[in-house]
Amino acid sequence: MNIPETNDAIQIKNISFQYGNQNVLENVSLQIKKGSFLGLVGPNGSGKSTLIKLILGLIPLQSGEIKLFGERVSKFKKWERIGFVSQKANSFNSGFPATVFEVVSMGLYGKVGLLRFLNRKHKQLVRDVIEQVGMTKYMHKNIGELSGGQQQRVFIARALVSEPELLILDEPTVGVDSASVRQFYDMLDQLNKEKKITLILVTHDIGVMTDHVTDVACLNKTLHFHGNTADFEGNQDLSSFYGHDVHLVTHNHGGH
Ligand SMILES: Nc1ncnc2c1ncn2[C@@H]1O[C@H](COP(=O)(O)OP(=O)(O)OP(=O)(O)O)[C@@H](O)[C@H]1O
Repeated sequence: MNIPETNDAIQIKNISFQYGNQNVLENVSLQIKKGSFLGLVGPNGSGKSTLIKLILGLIPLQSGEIKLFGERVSKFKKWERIGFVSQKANSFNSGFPATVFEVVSMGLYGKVGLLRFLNRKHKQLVRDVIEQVGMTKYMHKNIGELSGGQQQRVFIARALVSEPELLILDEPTVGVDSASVRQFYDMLDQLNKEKKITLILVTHDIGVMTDHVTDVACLNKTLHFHGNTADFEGNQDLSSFYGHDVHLVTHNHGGH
């Protein structure tokens, strides 16, 4: 039976979640429209990663409901429609002996051993996504020789190769220098506007983010705000709380 598609990529209804007896999410509801570019912001420990894990079906729901493209997450099977790039992708073992082309190809099969079965169409697809992230020049370089920002682009290409409609990025710019961060956002804009990929970006980097995203969601256990970027920026209390808090957190991370 075909399930009717909705205009929402994700529907989250009344989600609450606890680790032990610690409430991490309280009654969170959020709809993410197809084609939007959502910035998900919140201080450390505010539940952002937990929410992403619930969306990806990595941890089971305790209460409430999540639908992906109209289908409940527990029943959802078409995971190739969703790409995920985590912050952890940044700390790639620099000795790992695989080229950019090979790492991106893994997004097709998940197994290096299957690389030799790539047909002409697959190889072209791999080259296309490498071009989309601006890494053509580095196609045959070892991943370990690249900067953090370049590696992150490669991981995005790996997520793109299964042609997802939704891409979730968890703090992708941590450890990336500010010039590369700008280019990184330009690339995301392109994926969103030209390729029509719905994007969810979890970030502490609220300054640059608001120049690019279409919508903002502020999470601090409960959802404090969800709306378009102009409304977020127009709300002084909100943008200074999240902006300020996020700033402090960044400093803590830097060990100041
Ligand atoms: N596996 C776990 N077991 C127990 N507690 C956890 C677990 N994962 C996260 N927590 C706790 O749940 C709370 C929310 O964590 P979560 O990682 O979702 O927040 P976050 O907003 O992503 O934080 P950060 O910005 O620091 O990554 C935190 O207090 C964290 O310590």
